[in-house]
Amino acid sequence: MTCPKGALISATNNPLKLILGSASPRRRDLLAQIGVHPDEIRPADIDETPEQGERPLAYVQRMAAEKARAIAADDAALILTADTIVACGLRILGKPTDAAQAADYLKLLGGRRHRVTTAMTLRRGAKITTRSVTTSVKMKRLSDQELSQYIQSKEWQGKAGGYAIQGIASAFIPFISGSYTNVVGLPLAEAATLLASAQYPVSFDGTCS
Ligand SMILES: Cc1cn([C@H]2C[C@H](O)[C@@H](COP(=O)(O)OP(=O)(O)OP(=O)(O)O)O2)c(=O)[nH]c1=O
Repeated sequence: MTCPKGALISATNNPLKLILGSASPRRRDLLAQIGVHPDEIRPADIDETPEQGERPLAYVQRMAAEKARAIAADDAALILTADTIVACGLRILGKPTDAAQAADYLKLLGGRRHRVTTAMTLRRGAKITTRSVTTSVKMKRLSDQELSQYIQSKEWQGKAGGYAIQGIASAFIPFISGSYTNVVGLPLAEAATLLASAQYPVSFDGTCS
């Protein structure tokens, strides 16, 4: 890893094994930002279809917990999983399946506020803890040209709600209230607290792993 000057860091001496149950490079990079380097990356493959009438918060918490349960590991290991959704009223906007759906999502989100919720689950054996964080985000209404250019950029692919705040879409977002890292896929302050509660403290001792 690169060790930023004056950095904080390292949980690598921790005797507990940490498995990140996620295929998201953003989650791995966010954890690295606070010096947490999972021993293994083991993505979970689950059915992400919402249940009939399922509310956004219930859905995202269920997803994070199901991902954690789907990963086989012995009781000595900690498993961290997460799920991020965009919610507009009671509508759940997950990862768009194609460009047309991404465009529909962006038209819906433009000119109003929506919520981005990430649920994180930490599992050790049968013990499961799930925490969720919500950020309020305002997106401006996109012109036809902005919309078509954004769709062409393909940055919407694999992103809940069809946009990535950490990329071009930052030009469309004049306001957020709450955690920024939560929108990108993992709320770091709460992730550090959750890990510490499971005896996996993120230590800020100036060493660099
Ligand atoms: C809203 C938003 C979401 N996202 C991403 C975070 C998540 O990776 C993704 C939502 O999909 P998720 O299903 O939460 O995660 P994933 O499929 O990428 O990875 P895994 O299930 O294996 O953990 O959207 C951004 O990167 N930026 C944003 O601004």
